[in-house]
Amino acid sequence: MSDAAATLTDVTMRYREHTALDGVTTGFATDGITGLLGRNGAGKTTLMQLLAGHRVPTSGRVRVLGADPYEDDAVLQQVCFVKESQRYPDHFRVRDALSAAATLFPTWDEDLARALVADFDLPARRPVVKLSRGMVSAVGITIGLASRAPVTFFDEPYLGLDAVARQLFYDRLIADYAEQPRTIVLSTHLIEEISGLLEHVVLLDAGRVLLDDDAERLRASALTVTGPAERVAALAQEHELLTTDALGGSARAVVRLCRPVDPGDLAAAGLTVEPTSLQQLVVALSTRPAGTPSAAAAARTARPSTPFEGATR
Ligand SMILES: Nc1ncnc2c1ncn2[C@@H]1O[C@H](COP(=O)(O)OP(=O)(O)OP(=O)(O)O)[C@@H](O)[C@H]1O
Repeated sequence: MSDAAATLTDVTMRYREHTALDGVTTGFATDGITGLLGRNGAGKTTLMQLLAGHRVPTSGRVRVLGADPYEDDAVLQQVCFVKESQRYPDHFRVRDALSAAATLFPTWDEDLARALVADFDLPARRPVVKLSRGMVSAVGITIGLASRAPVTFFDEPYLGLDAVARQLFYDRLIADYAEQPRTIVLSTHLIEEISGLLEHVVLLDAGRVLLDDDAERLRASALTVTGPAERVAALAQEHELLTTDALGGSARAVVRLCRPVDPGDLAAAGLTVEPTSLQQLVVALSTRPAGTPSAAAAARTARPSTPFEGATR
């Protein structure tokens, strides 16, 4: 990615015996909101820790704003990492946490911080240790947005936040991003909720990059197809079959398209087509057994008892 603000090149990160990231190469655009997705333990936090200079990789190259972020203060003051379980000193009140952040980031926007404190109804004088879980998350979100850091990582930033507060976060994020585009990476399991915000998606699976693509292209790349089993099978054979369920002589499959299809042709073949959401696509990709062959190969080797028996091309 030529305009990337943050990149990893062939990065492996091992914790003793465990390999958390395995030869990861990816980048995050200078102006872009990327969803960093993946199942529990996929390596999302580890990836962000490397880019935020909190860790050194076992091997490979990490670059943020053109430099190795580890122990580079000039880079690190341009990187804000909002962690899921951020700890603050015991005596810190909300306003102390915000003042500390203001001194860390040269790009800090005090007006924005005040507006967010009001939006989230945060009690500025209350010790952070006395806040509810959701309120602590709101403090992190306030810091993440008001830092206006050129590179900002949100690692599942909304633990305990209610639906209204989460929507507030999305609204404020998109409004502030429109005013000042920057590199924003957001890791989350609430894919459906944030899907509309994302311009790019990186999907990790067991420490490897499974998907790295434009969100719009991904959304258009998958279909859920229902119809006669042999017709569904024929379509799946020409593309990539992700999941399938059989219902008597009918089948319903999530198919990742290898090339555009003509909806008229599908309808003529008796197939009903629905769009597949980003969440469905991510779930389908992440739950495929390891080493699953491409759908075409899978369909070719399908046992006779599958709904694809007798599939024709
Ligand atoms: N300090 C550590 N020591 C040993 N293993 C670790 C350490 N940190 C992470 N791991 C392991 O590395 C793997 C990746 O962890 P990581 O926290 O990066 O995943 P994640 O995608 O952020 O998961 P989640 O969605 O559950 O937060 C996991 O198997 C985890 O147990």
